[in-house]
Amino acid sequence: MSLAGITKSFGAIKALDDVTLAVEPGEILAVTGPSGAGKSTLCRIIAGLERQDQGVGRFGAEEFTHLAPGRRRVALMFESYALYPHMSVRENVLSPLRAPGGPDRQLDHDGTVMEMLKLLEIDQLADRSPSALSGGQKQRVALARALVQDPRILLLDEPISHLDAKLRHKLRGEIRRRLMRRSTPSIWFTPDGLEALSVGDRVAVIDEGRIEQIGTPEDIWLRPATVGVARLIGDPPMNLIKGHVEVKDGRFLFIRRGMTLPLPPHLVPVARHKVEGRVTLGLRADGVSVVAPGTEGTIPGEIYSHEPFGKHDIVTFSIAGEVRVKIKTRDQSSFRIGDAAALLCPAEGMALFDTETGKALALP
Ligand SMILES: Nc1ncnc2c1ncn2[C@@H]1O[C@H](COP(=O)(O)OP(=O)(O)OP(=O)(O)O)[C@@H](O)[C@H]1O
Repeated sequence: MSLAGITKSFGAIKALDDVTLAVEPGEILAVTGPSGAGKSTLCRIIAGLERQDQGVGRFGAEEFTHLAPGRRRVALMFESYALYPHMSVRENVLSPLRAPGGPDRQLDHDGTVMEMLKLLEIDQLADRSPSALSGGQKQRVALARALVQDPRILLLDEPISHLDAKLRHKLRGEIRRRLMRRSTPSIWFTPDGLEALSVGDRVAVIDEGRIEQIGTPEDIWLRPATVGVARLIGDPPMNLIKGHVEVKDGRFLFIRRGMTLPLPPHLVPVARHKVEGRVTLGLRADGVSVVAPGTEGTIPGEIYSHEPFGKHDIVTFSIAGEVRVKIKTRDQSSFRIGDAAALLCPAEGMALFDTETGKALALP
């Protein structure tokens, strides 16, 4: 399935701006972005519930964006469930299999449906009506109904966002396993950047209607294309610090008040074109660590706050009283607020952006 130049406005709001992407057979593309980024609008346009102002969608060479929703063979699982209130859970899940134009109507699909209800841990609710279900249970029925179909594309709009953490964790892996065993392409829409990295073969990051980056989870994590992508992905997200580049004694340095950091070799070629220009340094929270004050090659500062989480700690480090850097650490030492300390920044997990454009620095 491919989209080319999809644009959509609601009055003065440009919900989608020239969106172009492709999903391969059997591939899961995760689309993530903040609230209002345009995810639902994109999903609704592919499903035919909304009409684009410009652009086309195709299955292979065949255009589908002029077809009525019922003729597209798109399976859509909504965030808002859209279950038939007069049908039981079992009948809701069966409904697309029995619909005209669906798979063989003579077959008994009960086995398939019950297997899916078991997987989603709602088999005991098979005979209930949707009005007697909790929000999370309704979400699982809607998910079951999408997963039993054999569509040309499967669209999952925030499929697990209303479930508790344990079930979310279980289903992420289970659904991914199911989707990977089919040749249907799928798009999984979620505002949760880390969920997108964990479920997508590739991830598209969308912001203000524009695709900011499409890449493998590794690309998105290690090489965010924009400040917007860096801000969205990570828990806590990448630290972003404004400053400039200077060259001293042949060394390339990132400089701001209270902070001088030699740039690692992989950033020197791009920094060369930005000397004295305004840049934003990105530091991954789990790349940096807190060490004893005075350690060579570190940045001095103090402990600003400390949140113990059990499995790891989040330490906020203050530089010159004005920059706060979040650090995710497994270091068990006691961090006392106000203590002098130093920040060690290894080359990995460091990125440089152009402050004006917000784009990652690249070779000209
Ligand atoms: N029917 C509509 N009428 C007017 N504006 C709309 C309509 N639908 C969406 N918008 C606007 O278009 C933009 C994109 O909305 P959309 O619902 O696609 O975002 P989203 O990424 O799905 O957000 P969320 O994660 O909060 O669901 C927003 O600014 C929204 O207010």
